[in-house]
Amino acid sequence: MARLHEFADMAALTAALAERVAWRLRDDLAQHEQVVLAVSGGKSPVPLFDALSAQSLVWSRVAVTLADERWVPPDHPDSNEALVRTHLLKDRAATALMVPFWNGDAVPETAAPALSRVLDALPHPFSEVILGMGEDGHIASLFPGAPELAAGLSTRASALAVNPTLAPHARLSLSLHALLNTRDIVLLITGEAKRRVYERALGQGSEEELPVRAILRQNGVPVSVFWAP
Ligand SMILES: O=C1O[C@H](COP(=O)(O)O)[C@@H](O)[C@H](O)[C@H]1O
Repeated sequence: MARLHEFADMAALTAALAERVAWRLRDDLAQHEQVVLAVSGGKSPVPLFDALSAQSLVWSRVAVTLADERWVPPDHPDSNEALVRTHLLKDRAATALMVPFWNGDAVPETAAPALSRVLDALPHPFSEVILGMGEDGHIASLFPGAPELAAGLSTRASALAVNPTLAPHARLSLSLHALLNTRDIVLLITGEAKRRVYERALGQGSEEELPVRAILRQNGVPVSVFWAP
């Protein structure tokens, strides 16, 4: 069951969420030599990344990886890796280890098995997975209508290639199985349109229609929904 945290604005949400993620990382660092934070790309997490990078913790023992990547090189404006390097791996967090998805292959299909092996070698469960959500209900790059969605929801492999029918770029995404191999999930959503999608996802319907349901309906990992208008 997901717990909803509502905020008056993005500034309040960002401050509270940065404190919370930093607390979780510190708590896990007290017990583990290395901890893993998996983050989404897109526009929503930018203020959070900026705030998180100012948090004091032993960032050199934090591995930062992605929930998904658009299959573009890191110098492309749509690269999630570039977003993380620019907004999160700076300031106090500059010493964190980036575990990127992009390897230069022409298509993500050939990169997925090697990335799965890299991800599987990281400490599990991850400390935190921070997800965004599209207005179509996608999480990571598990898109409704994508030919690979059923596999993404069922495979035991950690990463898979996805070719969304409507969104730009081929993708490499964590599978649902990998997204749930974590101690905690945050779903960060902003605006009225995404709030309506979230409310709809709580009702009846399939995970194929709104993939976000796959994390909202499971009971194994706590999910906190952070929302601001
Ligand atoms: O394409 C993507 O979209 C989602 C949502 O992005 P936003 O810009 O609406 O916040 C994001 O979570 C995902 O990582 C990204 O690849």
